[in-house]
Amino acid sequence: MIVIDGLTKQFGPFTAVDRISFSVARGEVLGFLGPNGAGKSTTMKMITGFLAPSAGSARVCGHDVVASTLAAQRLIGYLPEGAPAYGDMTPRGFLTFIARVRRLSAAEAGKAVDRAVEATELSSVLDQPIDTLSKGFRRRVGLAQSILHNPPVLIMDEPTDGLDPNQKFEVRKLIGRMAAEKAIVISTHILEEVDAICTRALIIDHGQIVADGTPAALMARSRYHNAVSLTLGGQTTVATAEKLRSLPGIASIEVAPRGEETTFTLFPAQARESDTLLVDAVARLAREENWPVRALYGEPGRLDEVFRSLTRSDARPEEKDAA
Ligand SMILES: Nc1ncnc2c1ncn2[C@@H]1O[C@H](COP(=O)(O)OP(=O)(O)OP(=O)(O)O)[C@@H](O)[C@H]1O
Repeated sequence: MIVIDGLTKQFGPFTAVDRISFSVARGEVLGFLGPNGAGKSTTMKMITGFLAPSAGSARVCGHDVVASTLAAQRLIGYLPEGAPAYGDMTPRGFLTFIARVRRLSAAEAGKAVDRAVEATELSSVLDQPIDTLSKGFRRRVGLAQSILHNPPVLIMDEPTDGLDPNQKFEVRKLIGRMAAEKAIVISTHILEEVDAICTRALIIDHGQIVADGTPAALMARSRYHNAVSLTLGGQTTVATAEKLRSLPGIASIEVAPRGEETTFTLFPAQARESDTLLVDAVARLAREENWPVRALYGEPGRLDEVFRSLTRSDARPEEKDAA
């Protein structure tokens, strides 16, 4: 439903987005990740027809966003960064105005506003000027306008920015509910969000795509993938670490004391298909030694570590390839 090909944006001599290509199908929730200034918002503005590309193309449901901007925009819901303009309007007035801009009939507009208000839980502030609302409510007004016309494509720039944990949870649930029938792109700095709602993640750095895969595939690139984490309560000694280190197939071990507990992370000597054998061996040893086990599990990998290894601004390309 979204096809991006060689999309590029120059601001004078500076290349903010550098020949990126990807597609998004119905049912996908693509998480767009990258450090500040990586080019996420610029890419989203180009996909939604608000910024002209310097080169390359973006097509939405077959419509080129430059050649057929309006046709493409009809099919897109766009949540830009920050809060909606028109701060002196109330959410009701603003959403009704947007419904009119979207050319919905009066009857359709009423239903669409009701639906969007319900989905984003705005009813308690419907008649209060947007400028006087909290950041979380203002963000939700933006969300409501983006889904008002029930578009098949949603482009959301940091949809949960400024929301409290409960609101974040609700917005993620809303995105999850809409996911099956839409193609959704969200940008985010919150890595747990990627794991929670994205079917695929795309990492962008200095305007270029440096990784593209499912959250699980990205986590498999982590050095923690298939490591085993063991947390013990009470006093642990050097001897405990030595006993763990002497298990067969252990390459190295990290020890992290925290309060009354210590977490040992065991890295296997060889990348394995599965970490269950190592988990079993650690569990056996812990039983034999009568250690007070608080937690024991195989690590899926850590997205934050993969993100850092791919986007360190000082990393040379060969280091990034090796990551
Ligand atoms: N209109 C503009 N003129 C000049 N440079 C711009 C313009 N818009 C963006 N840039 C630059 O392009 C780069 C990419 O910006 P962009 O806003 O797309 O990044 P981002 O990944 O969305 O960052 P953030 O996570 O901080 O929102 C930045 O270096 C930014 O300063």
